[in-house]
Amino acid sequence: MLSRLSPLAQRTISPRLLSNAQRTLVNISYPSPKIAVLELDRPPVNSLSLEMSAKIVESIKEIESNPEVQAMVLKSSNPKIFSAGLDITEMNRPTVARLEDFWRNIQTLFLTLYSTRLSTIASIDGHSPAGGCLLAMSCDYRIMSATPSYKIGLNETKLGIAAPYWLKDLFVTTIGYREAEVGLALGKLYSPKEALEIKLVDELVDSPVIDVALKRADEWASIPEKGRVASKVMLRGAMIQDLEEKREMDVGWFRDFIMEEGVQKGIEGYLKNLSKK
Ligand SMILES: CC/C=C\CC/C=C/CC(=O)SCCNC(=O)CCNC(=O)[C@H](O)C(C)(C)COP(=O)(O)OP(=O)(O)OC[C@H]1O[C@@H](n2cnc3c(N)ncnc32)[C@H](O)[C@@H]1OP(=O)(O)O
Repeated sequence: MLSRLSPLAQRTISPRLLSNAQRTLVNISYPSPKIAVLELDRPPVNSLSLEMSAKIVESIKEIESNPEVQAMVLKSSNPKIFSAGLDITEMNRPTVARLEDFWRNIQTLFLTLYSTRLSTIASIDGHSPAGGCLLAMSCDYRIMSATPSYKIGLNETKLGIAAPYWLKDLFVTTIGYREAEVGLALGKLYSPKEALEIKLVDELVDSPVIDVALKRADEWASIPEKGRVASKVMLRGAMIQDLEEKREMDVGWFRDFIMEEGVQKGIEGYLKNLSKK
């Protein structure tokens, strides 16, 4: 994997990211024959790089390939961050080829997680902004820690960017048009209590969230697969087909938006502020 980095990237990359290059990025375990746990494990914040999203997709496919498995819990190895969303460094002065590839992988991640035959339970024990919220919303059921300082939502506008149209659609489908309109415009990050009120999450629990997530996975896994999957396809099929048809148009929109000089300056400033904290 390292050999694919440019010489400049190899010189400037932090030792922590270098060690990430050797990590598995996700861990899979099977607490019972019908249930898998997919743990995100990309320190420091589980951000979604090209390699991370590809790895999650590969892992979901691996889990799906066992016909006995009916439910998958998505969790984080980080005790206070579910996922910090897209890896912002992927959008900071990228090459066009890498940026387009990155976005195709993010699309595939959404399509794979949103359409899997598995029942998917998000165990959100920590912050879940932007792409983290996308991961959670792509699951069938969301359980979040009640810890008041945690935040979830789509904060893209705060970075000077916009959510893609399909993420906007997912947000509208999940929380309704008016709440989505305000939430997207303001780049609003909700507390767990607020997230429950608008049904962005289904349940709040005191940590550890995983214990309840495993119980819910058991319940979902007990529903006969054929009918459960048929109803999932009925509800999600149209959105999946729409993006399948518009993938390259969406890649072009993303590339043109991100490569704009003003947007690049905004991303640079956002990254600097994050590192200064
Ligand atoms: C046309 C446009 C189309 C599509 C738009 C694309 C859609 C984008 C959606 C996204 O997902 S954009 C990413 C949005 N994510 C965020 O804004 C989250 C930013 N991060 C945070 O708010 C915080 O890091 C945190 C609340 C998640 C955790 O806080 P804390 O525990 O205090 O950690 P640090 O802030 O100190 O972060 C540690 C370390 O990690 C780096 N980092 C954080 N988030 C990201 C990220 N998303 N991508 C890359 N790197 C990130 C941060 O800079 C720190 O790095 P150091 O080197 O300074 O240690």
